[in-house]
Amino acid sequence: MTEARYRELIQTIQHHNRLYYEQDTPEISDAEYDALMRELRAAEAAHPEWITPESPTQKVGGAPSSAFQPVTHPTPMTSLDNVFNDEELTDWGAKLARALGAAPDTADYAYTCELKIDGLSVNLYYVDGVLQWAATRGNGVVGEIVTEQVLTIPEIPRTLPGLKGELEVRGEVYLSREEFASYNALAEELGLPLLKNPRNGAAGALRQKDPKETAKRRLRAILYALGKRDGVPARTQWDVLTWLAEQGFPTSAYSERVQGLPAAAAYHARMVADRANLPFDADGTVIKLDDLRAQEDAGFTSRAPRWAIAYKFPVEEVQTKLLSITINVGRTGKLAPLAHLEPRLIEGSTVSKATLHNEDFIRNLDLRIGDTVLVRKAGGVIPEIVRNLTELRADHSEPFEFPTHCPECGHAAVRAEGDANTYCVNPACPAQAYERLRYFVSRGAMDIRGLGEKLIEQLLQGGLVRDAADFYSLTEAQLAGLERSGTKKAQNVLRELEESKKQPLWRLVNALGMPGVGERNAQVLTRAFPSLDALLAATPEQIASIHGVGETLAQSVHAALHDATMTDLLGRLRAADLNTVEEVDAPQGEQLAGTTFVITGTLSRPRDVFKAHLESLGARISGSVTKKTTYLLAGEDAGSKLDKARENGVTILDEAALGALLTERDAPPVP
Ligand SMILES: NC(=O)c1ccc[n+]([C@@H]2O[C@H](COP(=O)([O-])OP(=O)(O)OC[C@H]3O[C@@H](n4cnc5c(N)ncnc54)[C@H](O)[C@@H]3O)[C@@H](O)[C@H]2O)c1
Ligand SMILES: [Zn+2]
Repeated sequence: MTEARYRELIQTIQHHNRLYYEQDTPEISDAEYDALMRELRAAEAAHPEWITPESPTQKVGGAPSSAFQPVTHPTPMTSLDNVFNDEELTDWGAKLARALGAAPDTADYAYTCELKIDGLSVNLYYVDGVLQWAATRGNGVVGEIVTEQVLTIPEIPRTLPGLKGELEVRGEVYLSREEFASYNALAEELGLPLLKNPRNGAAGALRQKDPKETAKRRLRAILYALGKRDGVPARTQWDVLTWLAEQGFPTSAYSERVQGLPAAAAYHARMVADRANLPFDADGTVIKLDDLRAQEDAGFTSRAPRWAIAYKFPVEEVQTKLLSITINVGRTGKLAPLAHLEPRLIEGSTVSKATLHNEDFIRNLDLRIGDTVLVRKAGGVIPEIVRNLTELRADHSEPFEFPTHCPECGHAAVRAEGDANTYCVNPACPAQAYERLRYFVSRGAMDIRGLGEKLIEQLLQGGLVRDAADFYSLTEAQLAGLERSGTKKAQNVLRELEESKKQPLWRLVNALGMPGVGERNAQVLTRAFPSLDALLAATPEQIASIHGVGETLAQSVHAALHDATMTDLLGRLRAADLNTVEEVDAPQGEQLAGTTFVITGTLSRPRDVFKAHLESLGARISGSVTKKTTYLLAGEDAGSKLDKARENGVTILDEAALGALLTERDAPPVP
């Protein structure tokens, strides 16, 4: 490499650093970024005289944004160096041994092995046990204050009783894969920009100026390190993790202590195999020398500790060919483009299709039939095209023309301003009618099993139904007269239809198929408005004031409910005598339904007060901590139950954290 190319490489990487760290809008994948960094490192190894302090190998992160108040970390926050295979791990171990003055082949240290959670690092600063601020890593020296945003995570303790002096607790703020998927499902339906990956989602949410916006994203945190640690009785990293859990910080259930690097490599291999099942995105494991005194001896380079290493997971970005693009028409009329790919094996399963979301997605990647693309699994599961390798493109390709008409009915398709989605707006579109009817009878909606796909098709083709209300005026003769039918089958279907009239209101609300309203949001809506009349009378503002419902969803629900076709449909469903009232005897307080609490230690009021309140909200109270325990409510001087909770990966709450949890679940505070 020439020096000129070296300088150019630095500029390229700086450009991507700005996009990634400061604007949360990366342009290239992490694997591609890592490849650039490796090239830079190799150049610097060959020409140490070129290295300048501006080189990305010498620095951490990006510049803190002026939108937030800056703060200097009491001790700097560093990054981590990477290895990519066992051989490089062994080399790292040998370097570490030399730094500690030992012969590499005699060195046999204990290591703590952890998952490298793909989120955003934060520093929580406590003085005398009281949280002063929480900040992002920033450039490692100066971070951005995001205290209120971090405190939307109910598990973070605001106070640590009995602690004196300065304490810095470090860890990762992240978005769970579940939360990521449900956010994107809604965004997709509403034609809003999708989150690229959970890390991106977490960064965007944490760096919202308005903490109320942050709260909507349900961030989580896992803490794994200390900076300043006055009065913390820890001699090893393992002690640090145990102590953090005892203090009530959420910690990872996947950490282990091992003896020797081969055992650390084995831990890594196990995590690689288990990757798809993790509740959050992780991009590798972190192997840390366990002994804190030895850590100090090993010290730091300008950007990373010598005593820890990130062992990256192999990124399975696979090259394949785009064979064709088809357009499906959904129940809302959305034209959903789907890529058909030459089948490839990725992380254990064959991938031959990937969603292309909308017109802009295709245009931004400039996808053309025959292109070679890079595919990987987003959030560990959903196949996704990450890049179009246009340099490999054949000469004669043509840009993909997004259809201007519905491929199913030929009606003009419309794309509204500010919406990435294109819709077939023909109210009589047969493809939409079919999808809507299928959705109406589906399990999470009215759950009418006798009305299968084939039957719906027959009914539509025979002109016997056009919308869901028509189901309820079908006669035995009509049903029995269909091909492959008969009296018995007809009676069955009619009985199931009759039964379905008694379904709870939330099922009906879900069955209407409004954009952005699935099972969960239907329940949220009918809990707030327990009858169809109440829901119809609600203004967009009233709907938006429900906890967990954003303005966009509220507007869209309101518009969908008052559209002329919907008004007609609802009128005829009412006439067919469907239940439009949420059952009054529904369990009072179900905000904590499905959770199991264990209460321990000394609380501010008698334990029974907490017990009665939690039970009234639907929680189960149990005497001992097991894997099935959801939360441990821990007061002062909590004993062995804390250890047990930590062992089982149970979330530990103090009273303040319980308060935050109740607020988050829309439940009244402890009386
Ligand atoms: N796509 C792009 O354009 C682009 C640009 C810049 C950086 N990146 C990506 O960002 C990463 C480099 O960024 P970096 O400097 O933050 O380093 P890093 O994210 O690779 O590693 C350091 C970070 O790991 C985190 N971490 C997670 N779990 C941890 C644990 N258990 N113990 C210790 N630390 C833990 C900490 O936040 C720490 O700051 C790379 O993955 C790179 O691919 C991508
Ligand atoms: Zn159509």
